Amino acid sequence: MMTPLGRARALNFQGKVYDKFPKTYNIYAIAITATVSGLMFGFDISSVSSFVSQDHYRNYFNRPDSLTQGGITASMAGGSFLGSLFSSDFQDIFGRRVALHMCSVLWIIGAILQCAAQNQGMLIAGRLISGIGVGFGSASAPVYCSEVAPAKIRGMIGGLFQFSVTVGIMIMFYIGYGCHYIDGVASFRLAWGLQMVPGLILLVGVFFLPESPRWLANHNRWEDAVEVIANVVAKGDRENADVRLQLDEVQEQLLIDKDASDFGYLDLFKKDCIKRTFIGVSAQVWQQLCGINVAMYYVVYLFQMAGFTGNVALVSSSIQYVLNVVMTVPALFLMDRIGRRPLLIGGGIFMCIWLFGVAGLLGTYSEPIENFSGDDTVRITIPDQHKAAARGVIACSYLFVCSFAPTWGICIWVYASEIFNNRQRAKGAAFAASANWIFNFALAMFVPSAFRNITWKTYIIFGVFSFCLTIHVFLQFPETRGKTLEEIDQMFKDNIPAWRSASYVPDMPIFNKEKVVSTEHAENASSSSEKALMVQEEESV
Ligand SMILES: OC[C@H]1O[C@](O)(CO)[C@@H](O)[C@@H]1O
Repeated sequence: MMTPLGRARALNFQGKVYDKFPKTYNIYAIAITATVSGLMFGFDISSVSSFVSQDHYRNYFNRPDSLTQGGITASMAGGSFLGSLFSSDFQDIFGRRVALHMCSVLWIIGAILQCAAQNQGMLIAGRLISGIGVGFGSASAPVYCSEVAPAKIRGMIGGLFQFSVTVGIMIMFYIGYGCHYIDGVASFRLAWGLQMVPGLILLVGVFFLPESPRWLANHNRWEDAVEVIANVVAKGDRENADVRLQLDEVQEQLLIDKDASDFGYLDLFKKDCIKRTFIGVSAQVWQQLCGINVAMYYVVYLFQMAGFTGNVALVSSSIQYVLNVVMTVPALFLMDRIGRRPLLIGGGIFMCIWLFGVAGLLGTYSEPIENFSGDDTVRITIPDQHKAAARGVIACSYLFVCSFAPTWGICIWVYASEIFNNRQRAKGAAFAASANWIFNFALAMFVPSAFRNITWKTYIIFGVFSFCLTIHVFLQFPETRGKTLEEIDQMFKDNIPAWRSASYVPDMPIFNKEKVVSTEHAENASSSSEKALMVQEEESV
């Protein structure tokens, strides 16, 4: 008997309804429209940050205790985890544009529920649905952009996604900040209602986007694939050399897709792959365990612990979001110049220093808050006579974000993908990306409880994690900069110690063909995602 997935495949969906709309072939217009879903990813990170300490919000939602607040915040990441699991097969069957539409529709439904939320349950449901939408978007937009973009600018277009995530975090925080001046429940209702705007932009914009050439080719529409590539790369000139090159790549990719179709998730744990799986998954897990989302979700609590409340806490918190955006830009250029290992090790050392700085200052100068109410998350504060220490906490927290953004922020998405070979990549990168979401969820959920129970010592935990990740990178993460994907593959087979990998040159020269498509794979990584998982599930049913 055919599974629902098998039946959906058998439909051979062609998405002809999109053909009725005029198309833009300007790659920047295409990339900006598609990465609106990155903005949503960012919105979902900071959409409650500015309200967690506000009375209107807290009173209306029954003064959520630390665990409940964790659940409210984490519900989006949980939804995104689910969305990214389902989106991969969905986008293969129905196309990247339908997946982006799914993202916008779910996002809008979730925003309506949040805006109208009457209680905690409705708020959590709204955030979960929006999160599922973001899961669809985060898994399909980077794939789509890298499949449409000309090879020359694919790296930059790929990085645009994480950049738009950071911009989204910043914009949403400021929307929340602006709205907190409104007296009454309209403050959070307006902020969450405004979330619909990017959803609507994406909903309309997607009709004017061309389909991904790789998807078209996979659906026996080679002529249409040629037309899209020719229009995007060379204003319709099918004989242009870059167009021919990109068509060759699509053809090569079709072969890779076919070759990888029998590679199951369990294969990731076989002898020839398990080391890469371990490195890829730990890279993504460390990216969360360093504590970046403690800063992104709950910076306001930290500022309260440092003794800043109300407007001052909000304004000071917002600066970290600006720094996150600004410091993401150098990452786009540094990765290929400096290399992955120095960036990850350097980032780890600095993050560790700043986290211990926060813990040390809070531990030394803070005092317990007397008369806190039972549901309060913040239980310590630095008194006014130690303002310099309080400023030190803020400085360390800013520097922590500045250390993360150009290192672990972008680098890890590329790295967790390029360490796998062609056959392993879709499933390996997808599995690693889902580890990122699930740890994002766990941190969002439990950090408020940690603040409440062990206060400043929470930062010791993240400081220790940052120390461990630095050692782990030094001992086990090989350098991939400037190597073709085949050389990276050979490097793993030769079992080269990570600390000697930067100068590794394979004994036999390796034909450099794959280099052309390497960036594409790297960027696809997080996203070409869970195709495999669904196939695997289907097989096991
Ligand atoms: O820029 C910070 C943001 O980047 C991510 O780590 C994804 O790469 C998010 O989890 C985090 O909120």
